[in-house]
Amino acid sequence: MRMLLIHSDYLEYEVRDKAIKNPEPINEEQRKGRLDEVLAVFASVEKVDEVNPDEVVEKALAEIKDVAGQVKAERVFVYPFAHLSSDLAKPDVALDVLRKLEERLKEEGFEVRRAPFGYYKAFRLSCKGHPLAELSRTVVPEG
Ligand SMILES: Nc1ncnc2c1ncn2[C@@H]1O[C@H](COS(=O)(=O)NC(=O)[C@@H](N)CO)[C@@H](O)[C@H]1O
Repeated sequence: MRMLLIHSDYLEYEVRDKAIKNPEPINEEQRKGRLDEVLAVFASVEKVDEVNPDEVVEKALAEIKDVAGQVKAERVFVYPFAHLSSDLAKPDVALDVLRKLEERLKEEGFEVRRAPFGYYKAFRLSCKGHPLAELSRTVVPEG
């Protein structure tokens, strides 16, 4: 999984059209979302992650906790993003990984939102611009 982590004043999104045949079912309130003072995590789940999705969730969780601790972020926005990798996992595996990551982050005490999966979305982001505000991490399962 490849992640782009942006420490932000806010991240807000609004769902537009479907981007895949069967996007994640969403209700009306999930069509828009916003978090302030947030660590935005743009995540591309990769084909290699299909070997052991649970392991890659735990590794991604560890990286996010590390960065959140450094920038003192208590909120995390998990944002499905298919543009950080040229070797994407298939949508059902990717959605499962991102749902599990969201749940594990909540278990660790973060306030978490996850943007809907499989849709084109408009989004606005305000990066804080400090030295640790823009980071990337790549995690892969050992096997
Ligand atoms: N492996 C993945 N990791 C993260 N998000 C994904 C992944 N696969 C699909 N998505 C989700 O599905 C949306 C569309 O994915 S996409 O690869 O860009 N596009 C498509 O799959 C179709 N447009 C056919 O190419 C992404 O915006 C994201 O919300």
